[in-house]
Amino acid sequence: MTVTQTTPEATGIGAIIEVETGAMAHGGHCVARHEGRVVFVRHAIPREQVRVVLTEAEPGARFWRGDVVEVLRGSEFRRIHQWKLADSLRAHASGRLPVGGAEFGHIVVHHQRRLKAQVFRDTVARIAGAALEPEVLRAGPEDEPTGQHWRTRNAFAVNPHGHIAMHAHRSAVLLPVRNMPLGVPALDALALWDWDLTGAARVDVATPADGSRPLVLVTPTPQTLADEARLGRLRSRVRQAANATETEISSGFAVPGPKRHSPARIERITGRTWVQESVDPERGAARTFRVTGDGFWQVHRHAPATLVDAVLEDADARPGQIVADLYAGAGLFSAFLADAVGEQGRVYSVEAARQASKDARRNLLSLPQAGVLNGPTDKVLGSWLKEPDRPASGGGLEGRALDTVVLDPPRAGAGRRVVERILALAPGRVVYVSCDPASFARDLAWLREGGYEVERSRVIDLYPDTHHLESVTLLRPAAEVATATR
Ligand SMILES: C[S@@+](CC[C@H](N)C(=O)[O-])C[C@H]1O[C@@H](n2cnc3c(N)ncnc32)[C@H](O)[C@@H]1O
Repeated sequence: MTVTQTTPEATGIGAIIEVETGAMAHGGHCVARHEGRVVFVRHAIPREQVRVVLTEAEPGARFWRGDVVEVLRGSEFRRIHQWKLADSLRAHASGRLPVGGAEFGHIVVHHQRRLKAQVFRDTVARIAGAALEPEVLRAGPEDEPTGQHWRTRNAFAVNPHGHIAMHAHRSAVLLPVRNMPLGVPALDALALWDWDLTGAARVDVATPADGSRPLVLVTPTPQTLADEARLGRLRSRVRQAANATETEISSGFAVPGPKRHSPARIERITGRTWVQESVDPERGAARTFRVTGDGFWQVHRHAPATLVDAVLEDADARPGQIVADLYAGAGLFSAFLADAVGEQGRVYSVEAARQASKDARRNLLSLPQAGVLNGPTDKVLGSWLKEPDRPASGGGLEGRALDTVVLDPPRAGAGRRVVERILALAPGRVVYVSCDPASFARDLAWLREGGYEVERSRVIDLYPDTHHLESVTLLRPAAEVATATR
């Protein structure tokens, strides 16, 4: 991208404008105004005077986007970005765009949390019309004050030279990566930057928080997949690199399915096709989990235990109760909820991804009160409403009412149909775990219209140095919340 000279009337991509930044908005940018138009400014902090290079600037567009390239009056909460590749100031100074994924790295961590709580409050007020005052929690007891070294899951592209790389933000440009400061130290130990991955398109790495054997999953390019000889050479190079590392590591190919969204087939190269994860929450006994391939697992090394504690506290599950764990992945919450309800109770672990449900079955094997239902949430809830007396052996509720619904949907949220079905099932508690305040707020509005009210809400900083946030919110029928808080 070329950066043009500053002029007062400068417009267009690459032009530089000067603005004063307003509030932090959902998405990680500050809202600013330039000649009456809204500009979303990344790498800023509210109430700064900055120069911004425009990165999206269609003349007729309602808003433009830009990155800070110079700070004229900085916030007291600004610090030097600790990852050169993601630092907007150094990136633009050397004529390139910053990589995405650490867009809050220039803000001291305690202020990042304050901004995330403000974004959560503002988003929920704007979309759901609810005034929430969330408690703000750190990801874990020994959080890094730098906001680094927490990611147990990392994904990289591979450039045409066979080196791991990352995309510049909102761009097809690939920048080679020599370190990943947000990754746990075990990621550095793999020295993936030195692997020759010619013929690969992407690498997904799982480095379990308990230090057990990592898994490096390589996705070959379509051209490599179509050529047995090329694929064989890539396989040999991966095997060689995996065997050359000091610690034992697993490796494999992720072979994309025939359709766009069909799951990848995992082909083992060294070790095994899964990782072990250990979770030791304060409110439950330690457990281990198996997660196959690039299956979903909470990314922050402390996230599983911290979320389990929050969910157990809000669900308050008692022996004999019936609990639905929706969007359950490999059964993380289901296992601890099943411990809480005991053998007289029942936990339904509902998950759409087939491999995740297979892992959940294995992870919940010692808990006969936990049943895994593989299928989309709306269908499972629909079948419960249609046939309330179906026996538990057939995935039914046996005519019993649900005491609690825990839901942890992907970024898109649960959606209207799922919310309506939860309302129709009328659980005593709804524990909503969310990684997106906007979709959460939309679903929350429907839950409130349906007669539920928020009893407690928490924002947990599971993604330091990024704008992302997690929230855990307990809802109960409005009349009960009013009584409890009176
Ligand atoms: C944010 S993850 C949560 C997983 C789990 N609660 C955990 O903490 O490990 C969301 C999960 O929802 C699953 N999922 C996505 N759409 C779904 C749907 N329509 N019905 C059921 N599960 C779905 C994904 O496969 C993923 O495992």
